[in-house]
Amino acid sequence: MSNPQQSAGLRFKEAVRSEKPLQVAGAINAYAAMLAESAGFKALYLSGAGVANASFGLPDLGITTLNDVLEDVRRITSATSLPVLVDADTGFGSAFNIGRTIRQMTAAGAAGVHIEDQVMAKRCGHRPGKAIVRQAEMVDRIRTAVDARTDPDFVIMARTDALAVEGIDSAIERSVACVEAGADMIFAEAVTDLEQYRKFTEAVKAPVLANITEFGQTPLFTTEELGQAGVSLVLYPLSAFRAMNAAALHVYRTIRAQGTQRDVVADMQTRQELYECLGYYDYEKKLDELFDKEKDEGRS
Ligand SMILES: C[C@](O)(C(=O)O)[C@H](CC(=O)O)C(=O)O
Ligand SMILES: [Mg+2]
Repeated sequence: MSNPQQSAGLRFKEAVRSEKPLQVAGAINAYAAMLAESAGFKALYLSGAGVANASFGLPDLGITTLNDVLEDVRRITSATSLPVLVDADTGFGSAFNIGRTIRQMTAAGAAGVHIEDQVMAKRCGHRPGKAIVRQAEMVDRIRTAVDARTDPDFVIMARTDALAVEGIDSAIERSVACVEAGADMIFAEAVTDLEQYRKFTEAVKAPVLANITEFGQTPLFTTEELGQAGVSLVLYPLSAFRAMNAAALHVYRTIRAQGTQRDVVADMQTRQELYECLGYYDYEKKLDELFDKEKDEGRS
C-alpha cells in the first residue's frame, strides 16, 4: 500500500519491489493519470514525446524545455497519488542545468527521471539517425544528477540509446558505468529481442526497464516474457495516447461527414463515467454542504 507521507521516489522504489515486473503506464495529462490509476497501475510515466506531441503539437526532437515538461509534471502529480517517472531527455543542458532539472523535478512532485546518452539534438529512440555522446560524458551527466538530489530516494534512471548506434556490448558497458556512477535504474532503449534483455539484466546490478512502445524497434513482449528475461519495469509510454488520438480523429471525421455524432456516441465515455473518475459527485456534495452552511449562518 502506498503511503502519501513517503516521498514520491520512495513510493516508486517500493512499487518496483512489489510488482515484478512493474507495469508503468504513460499518462499524457492529469485525467489520463486518473484513468490509469483507476485501472490499477501502481506507477505512471510522463513521456517526453507526449509532452512535445500532445501539449505543444511538436515532434519529439528535443524542442521542448524543462519548464514545458515541469508544467505537465505538476498537473499530473497534483491529480494522482501514484509515483510518476518523468522523461528528462538529455537533462536539458550541461552540468548545472542537469542539477537544476533534478531539483525542479523533485519540487514538482516527480518520483524520478530518466536521462539519456543521446546528443542534445536528440531523436526519438526508435528512429534512425541517432547520435550519442561519449561514455565519459554520459557518466558525468549521471554523476551530476546524483549529486544534485535533494531526496536520496529520488530515482535517477540512466537511459542508453547505444544499442542501435554501437551495439549491445557498448550499451551494456555504458549501463554498468552509469550504475557505478550512482544510477538507480537502467532504461534499455530500442532493444530488439529477449536475449538482449537477458544480457542487460545479467550484467547490470540495478533494475532494468523495457520500453514497450508501439510501432518501434521492440516487439510487443508480454510482462511474463520480460519478467523471465529479468526485466524489472515495463513501460507503455504512449499506448493510451495513440488510442485516444485514433478515437478522436474518428469522432471528428464522423461528425464532420454526418452532421451528427449519433454513430459514435456508443464509443464515448459517458458523463457519469467521467464524473465518477473525477470524484465530481463528492465535490458537488461538498458544495451543497458549504452553501447550506452559509445559508444557515446568514439566518442566525
Ligand atoms: C519513451 C520515449 O522516450 C518517450 O518520449 O515516450 C519515446 C517513445 C516513442 O517515441 O515511442 C522513445 O522511445 O524515444
Ligand atoms: Mg522520450
